[in-house]
Amino acid sequence: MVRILVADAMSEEGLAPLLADPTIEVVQKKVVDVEDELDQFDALLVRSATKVTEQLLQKMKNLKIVGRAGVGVDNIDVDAATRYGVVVINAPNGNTISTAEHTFAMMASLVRRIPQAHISVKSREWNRSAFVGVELFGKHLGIIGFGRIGSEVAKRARAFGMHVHVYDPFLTKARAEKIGVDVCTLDELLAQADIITVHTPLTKETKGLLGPKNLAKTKKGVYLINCARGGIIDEQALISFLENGHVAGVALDVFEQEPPGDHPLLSFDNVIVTPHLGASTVEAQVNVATQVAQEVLTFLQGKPVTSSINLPTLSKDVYEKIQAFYTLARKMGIVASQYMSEPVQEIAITYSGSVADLETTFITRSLLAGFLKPRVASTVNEVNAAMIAKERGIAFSEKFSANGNDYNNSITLTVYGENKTFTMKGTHIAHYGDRIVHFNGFAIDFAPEGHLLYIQHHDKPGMIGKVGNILGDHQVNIATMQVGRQEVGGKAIMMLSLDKPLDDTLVETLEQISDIDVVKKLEV
Ligand SMILES: NC(=O)c1ccc[n+]([C@@H]2O[C@H](COP(=O)([O-])OP(=O)(O)OC[C@H]3O[C@@H](n4cnc5c(N)ncnc54)[C@H](O)[C@@H]3O)[C@@H](O)[C@H]2O)c1
Ligand SMILES: O=C(O)CC[C@@H](O)C(=O)O
Repeated sequence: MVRILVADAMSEEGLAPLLADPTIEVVQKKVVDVEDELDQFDALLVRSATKVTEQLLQKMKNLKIVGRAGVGVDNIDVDAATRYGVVVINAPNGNTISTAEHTFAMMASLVRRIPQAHISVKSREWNRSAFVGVELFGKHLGIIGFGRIGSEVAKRARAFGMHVHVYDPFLTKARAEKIGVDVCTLDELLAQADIITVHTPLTKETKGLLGPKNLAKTKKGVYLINCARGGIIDEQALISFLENGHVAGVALDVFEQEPPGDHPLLSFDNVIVTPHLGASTVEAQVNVATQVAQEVLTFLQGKPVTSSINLPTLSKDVYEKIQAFYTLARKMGIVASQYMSEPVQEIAITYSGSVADLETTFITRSLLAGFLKPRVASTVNEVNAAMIAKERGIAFSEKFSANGNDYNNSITLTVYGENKTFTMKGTHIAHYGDRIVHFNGFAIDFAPEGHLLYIQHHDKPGMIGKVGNILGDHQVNIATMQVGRQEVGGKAIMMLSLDKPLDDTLVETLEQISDIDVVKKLEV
């Protein structure tokens, strides 16, 4: 039974696919209420309240996936999750419209002083002259961060007759032209905008983006809005610019610390606030919970997820095309790691023929995970394989060749060790399966599966018999046997597939046979 912990409040309607699955147990409790069972969950679903720290990940030893029902993953230690091999996914667009609408509601409220007027009337006052606002029509709106939410805000602003200026260092010209906005530098935006709204993630670069230096470049009387993440507008700087009257008003849905407690910003009459409500609509909550539940279900069924933060994303279509090579690569990694039972410095992978045209990042990660698995104590999978390889000083590279040589497709793996180099080539043949067609310099043809025994020897009559006798004497049945040699009387190999794993003592016995140079058991 798969166990999923839903640690923050989430729409039941959205969670329905998980709740309806008889193979899944969904526990809807806060982390503190399941401290004793944390190591028993396969998946963790959160919104922004639960902090997925390294400490929590350490306790959740069985965890495979964290699903964030929302966009921002700043409450999740993604680096730690990656190290522990835990996939992190989010629901990137389920709350876009709600947040854009909330931003607009905040903008209108800010310039028309609706919250202040509301409080006044509720206090039995009727002071119309105290709440004279300004129109949005004709005003210059600066949008910092022109992704999903920023571009929806722009559409609404244009409908209101505003001039829209956007700053986003990652925005392509073609996309900006398509949407028809004025793309400018940050300095230009700061100088022109009557109202500035931020829609970036909180990163090293965006933390304090609107700090003392940049706030000083804005127009006197500017309005500021943050419905993205607390900290993009530096709160201390904001207080100074409100105190000196430079900033006319601020709308905040988010804070550096949430809840903000008795924050000095809350005492300004021209600061309006909401408690992180951007995504709090019925529709958005159903959307994000549905997206994340569906993705977790897909992942638990062993299929690729499309909104992963720490894995290359794959469409179903692409996944179907790479699936066979993904499996072949994993097996090749496992075999190579056992053959090269020594420290290695580099793994070079060459994709040839039809596989060279596919998305190979995932295939390479699969190969690395297979290679590292017998070598590391911790979980290793596609999420953390590249990172673990790097940590262990193993460089890896990919090369591509349109020419598949004798095969429609092939993966060639070269492992550079301290004392030797090992090469193998594998191919996937439709309706036939995975085959290793070159091994350690020998042409051969075997399936990389089950209990394999590799023997390198001198090409002499009777060698096969000697090996067969010893195995037979020890009740080890040979299922298949492939042989290869470089030249008559030269070096030769046997690859045997056995019906059961071989004892180490039997490996030692085989090593004693004269004219046998190498004996390796390989478990796939
Ligand atoms: N208040 C809420 O409840 C709520 C709801 C949803 C999203 N959000 C937040 O809104 C923000 C935007 O979400 P989104 O879905 O539009 O994300 P997105 O990824 O679609 O867009 C973010 C944009 O910011 C741009 N960007 C990154 N670094 C930048 C920089 N240094 N300067 C300028 N632009 C930069 C990116 O290029 C991207 O286009 C996120 O922080 C998200 O967490 C808040
Ligand atoms: O969970 C929420 O309500 C907030 C979501 C929002 O901050 C996000 O980044 O998607």
